[in-house]
Amino acid sequence: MGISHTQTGTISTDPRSDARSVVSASLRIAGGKATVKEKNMAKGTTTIDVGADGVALITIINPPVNSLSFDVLYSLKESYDQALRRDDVKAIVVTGAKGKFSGGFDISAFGGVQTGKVDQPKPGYISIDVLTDTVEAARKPSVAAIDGLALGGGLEVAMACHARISTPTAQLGLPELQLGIIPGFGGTQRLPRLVGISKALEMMLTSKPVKGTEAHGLGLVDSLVSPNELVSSARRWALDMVEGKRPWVASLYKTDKLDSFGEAREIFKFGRAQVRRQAPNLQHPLVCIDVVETGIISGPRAGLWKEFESFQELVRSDTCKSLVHIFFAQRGTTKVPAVTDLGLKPRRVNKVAVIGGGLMGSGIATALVLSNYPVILKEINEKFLQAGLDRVKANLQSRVKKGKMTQEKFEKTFSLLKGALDYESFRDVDMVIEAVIENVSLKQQIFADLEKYCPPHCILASNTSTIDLNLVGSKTRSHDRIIGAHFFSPAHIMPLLEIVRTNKTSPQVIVDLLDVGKKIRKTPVVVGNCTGFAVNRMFFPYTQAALLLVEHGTDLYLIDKAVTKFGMPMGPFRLVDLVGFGVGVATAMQFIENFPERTYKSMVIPLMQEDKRAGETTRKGFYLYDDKRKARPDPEVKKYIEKARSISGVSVDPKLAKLSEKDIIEMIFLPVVNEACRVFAEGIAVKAADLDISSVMGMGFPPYRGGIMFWADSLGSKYIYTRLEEWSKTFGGFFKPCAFLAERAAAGAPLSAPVEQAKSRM
Ligand SMILES: C[C@H](O)CC(=O)SCCNC(=O)CCNC(=O)[C@H](O)C(C)(C)COP(=O)(O)OP(=O)(O)OC[C@H]1O[C@@H](n2cnc3c(N)ncnc32)[C@H](O)[C@@H]1OP(=O)(O)O
Repeated sequence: MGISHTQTGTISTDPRSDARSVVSASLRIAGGKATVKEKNMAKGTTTIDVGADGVALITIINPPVNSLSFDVLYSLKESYDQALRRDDVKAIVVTGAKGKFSGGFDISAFGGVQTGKVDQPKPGYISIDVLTDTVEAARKPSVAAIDGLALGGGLEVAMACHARISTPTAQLGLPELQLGIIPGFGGTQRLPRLVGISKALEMMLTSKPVKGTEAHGLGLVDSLVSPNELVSSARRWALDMVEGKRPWVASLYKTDKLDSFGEAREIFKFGRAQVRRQAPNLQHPLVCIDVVETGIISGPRAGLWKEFESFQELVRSDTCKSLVHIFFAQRGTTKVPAVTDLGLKPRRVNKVAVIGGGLMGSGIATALVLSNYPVILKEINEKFLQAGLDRVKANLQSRVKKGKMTQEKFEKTFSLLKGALDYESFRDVDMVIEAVIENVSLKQQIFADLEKYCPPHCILASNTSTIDLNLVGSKTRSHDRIIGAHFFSPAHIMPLLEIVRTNKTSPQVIVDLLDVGKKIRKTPVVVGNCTGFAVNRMFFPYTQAALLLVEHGTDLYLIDKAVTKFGMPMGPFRLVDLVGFGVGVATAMQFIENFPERTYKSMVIPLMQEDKRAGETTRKGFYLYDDKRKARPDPEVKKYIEKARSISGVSVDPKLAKLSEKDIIEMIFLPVVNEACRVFAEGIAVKAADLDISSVMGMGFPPYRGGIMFWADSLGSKYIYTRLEEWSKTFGGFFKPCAFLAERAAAGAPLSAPVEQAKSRM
């Protein structure tokens, strides 16, 4: 540890030795008050304010979520050193500015840690020197005053304090595992000692926070108070500790919540089995269990060291890099150049109309009422309308059954929905989402009617998954307010919303829909107008490649197995069964029409359809289904494949009949990468990261591989190009690498680098 003098002459212990050139948070003491002053663009800080009661209030300040950057952490240590040194300080309260305790360690610093570009403190400095040996071991008590959120490192700071006071609605959790790491500031040791091993493992392995009220019941929080009483209650609590009226607890050494060794062993065994079953490709959940176990067996200090070493290793893993990429990519989807940077404010959407009460329309209506939007559901007759209303009711009731909604809330939510058979009630709606069948002339008629009945500001959205929006709006003069709102089925559950803009859609309308998307808790991705938009364009080669392989001799069940092992929720054949052959064929027709040069025409599905196989709904598709929807392979399918082969004149290729899992994955996913490159090059997606999110949330691509483009870059453009080129020579145009891929490969450039002069369609 280096010792240096700050510019004001205060002695500070600096763990970074010479690393102070980046920032210096120096302490200025003025009349009993001390503030930490930022210099040289410090990334956040803490302030310390000593009151007449002898309580030092340390406030974490780093908007928007008070994340713990290294600057904040060093400043926290300096504030603590000051509070512990000063005679007028008896106790300490730690809190976060503007109603947020802390969102945890600064995730944007991970990149610097991974590349070694950031000077890191000496090993164990934050978790042992600062939180354990300074905060927890202090001779003055600390109380954490928690509002808003205490996540990851934020909760770890709070757990190092001797008590925690929280608001009932604050969110407390250790969500590090969702980033491919484990808690690194003592969380793996303190949480089990505060809430018990089982609950602590559950909280870490699921990454789900608990609310203040639950945290109180668990013993993670000592008292609940309203936000305006928070700091005063925490001060009083801290002084009570000084006077011996309240227990002064060091969480690290608590044992009353710990199970016996025998019981603990069982919990770890159960946890490991669950992780292996649910996340077979991930190592870090198992590492988390190992670290907790070390603390239980060898004591918490040994646990802290093991935590530190494991954290350092995991933070550099591909899984962590991929998940951190997904974290920022997800937040980046709402930053659309020349749209969200124009200073436009979203207009208030008070009332929405949904046209069509089928599966999609009712799902969309459900998502809207769940976020308190009054909705009109329009159908063409009483029977269909009732069926649509019933579907929404069933969606909501299923939440009641699962304990996610009270009966009272159900009634209130359902009352937001009104049925309609004509457009009279559309005169005061702010947004319409059309969700009828994929029929161009029907949609054209609907949009012409909407123009007549809806107010001129009303957003006119279509949920079409493939049809060109210019065509949909061709009988109107409202092109600037026509937009695509492509939901994924089931619409009230799936997280992605593809927002499709034409070259005439106004930025204001896009901003409005982005806002609605956020309010209904979707991740919106703004894409350009084309057949299939981003997600379906990427999905198409996925099933096509699978059919090509099967016709050339690869075992279909082996394909599904390899793809599931890779991390997709299901293989391409199980997916086609789920979606239904009817929908699959209709979508395929759109692609054959628009991209004939790269469509692989297989007869397997049409032949199966002739035999009344249509997928899961008929209990027969590529699999056979029992009453519980459990799928089992069907040897009969072979005969359709053989027939399809003879029709198309394809013969079994001995190499493809014996493909390794690695080759299966590449032959299925490299064509998807190829299509993603086209979508990117055409400007349909503005950023490669948007395709990563689209693939993760729309296709189920494993987030721990970072999304389709991020994963592709881990293989390299040259490698992908060479493989596709080689296959295209044998199997034709379906595999032919696109010009963008060829260019990137020739330049040795990553696929996700921005397209400078992309011919934007937007
Ligand atoms: C050593 C330690 O154990 C390691 C750690 O602590 S790792 C970090 C653990 N913490 C987390 O995983 C929490 C991550 N953050 C979240 O889950 C959510 O952002 C949240 C619940 C805090 C807030 O959600 P919400 O209100 O919807 O806002 P959201 O859009 O997500 O975030 C707001 C901004 O804060 C940023 N942000 C959130 N948490 C951050 C963090 N921990 N570090 C850096 N930036 C963060 C987001 O990137 C976003 O930035 P932008 O406005 O430039 O896009």
